[in-house]
Amino acid sequence: MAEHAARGEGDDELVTERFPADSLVRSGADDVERAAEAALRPRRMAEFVGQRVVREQLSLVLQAARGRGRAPDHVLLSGPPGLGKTTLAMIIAAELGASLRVTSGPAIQHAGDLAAVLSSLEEGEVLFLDEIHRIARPAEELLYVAMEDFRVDVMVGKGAGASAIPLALPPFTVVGATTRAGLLPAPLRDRFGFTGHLDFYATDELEQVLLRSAGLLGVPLAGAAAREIASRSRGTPRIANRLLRRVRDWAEVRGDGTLSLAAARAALEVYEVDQRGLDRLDRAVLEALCQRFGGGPVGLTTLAVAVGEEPETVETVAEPFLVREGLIGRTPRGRVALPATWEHLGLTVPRDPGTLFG
Ligand SMILES: Nc1ncnc2c1ncn2[C@@H]1O[C@H](COP(=O)(O)OP(=O)(O)OP(=O)(O)O)[C@@H](O)[C@H]1O
Repeated sequence: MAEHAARGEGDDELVTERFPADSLVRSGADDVERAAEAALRPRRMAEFVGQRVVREQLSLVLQAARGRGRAPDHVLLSGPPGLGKTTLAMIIAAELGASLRVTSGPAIQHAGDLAAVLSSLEEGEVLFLDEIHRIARPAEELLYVAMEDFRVDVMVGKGAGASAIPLALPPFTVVGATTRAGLLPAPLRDRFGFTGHLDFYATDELEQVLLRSAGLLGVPLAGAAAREIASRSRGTPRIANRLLRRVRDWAEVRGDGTLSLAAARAALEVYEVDQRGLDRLDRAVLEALCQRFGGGPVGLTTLAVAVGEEPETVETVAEPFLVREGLIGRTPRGRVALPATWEHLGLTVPRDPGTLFG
């Protein structure tokens, strides 16, 4: 059972959850999508598809730590959303036979929030800090000390009479996750003994993810349908699993319950996922770039305002895949359309790309 472990000082209640080693499903998730997602999470390293390099490196770190009977070095996982950072954090705890504590940067707005979490850690526990780049500055410094010296300085009293009482912490492992590794201050980055960068998945890897998920859900997924969904999932397991559930909806409501290639294509059309897997936000970004800003260069904030989104959403959710696909270019002067951008939108590539791509 998840345990309510700590409270913050502000209005926002800080909740960390503790998961025993044998329970890797986040309980208390009322959101249907999150619950559906949790049910499909691989629980052990052997079930985790793809990311061969990170998997191998991390397995070595964990095996060595187990052999020594010590908590492993702190681990930083970076990469776009939905590629498996949370899943890997859970797997790390499971492989170590340790329980997992979960919290996130936005929940830690005061040093006291973090001190409460740290001081309640038990020996060998894994502390998962999601969106670690969003931890408040004063808490960041507390984290440096805790990670390096396994100590937290608890402040007692106020004003001139305040003093810090050092509290020794048992050895534990921080697993930090971030979509924006570049925003982490160097002193924090340096305290991670291992950093793994997760990259987009290949289509055949996503096919494996889908076939595994279909098996768990007990739905008949044809091989050709798995391939079609995989190729339109933006290299992202979370999206692949989400599209699988939408194709299942279509097949149950409008088809005969079979997840055939025809059912997959029809469902993906209803949900406006195009041939390359671009969704509405992706296309809105590309259309704004080409049609409103003549192909750019245009600044991120201006582009985000044009599509009615936060700059961070455009930068972390839409852009990484568009850049990888060669559908958007990033230059010092802003974002630019590339020839493939115009072609993808069915527009004519302008005559003078020199002014556009510089
Ligand atoms: N390598 C994988 N093999 C199989 N399924 C995976 C893999 N990686 C992720 N998934 C699936 O994708 C879903 C999303 O993964 P996860 O929540 O770990 O992503 P994340 O990188 O932490 O995303 P965010 O940054 O948005 O929190 C999981 O529910 C899991 O089922």
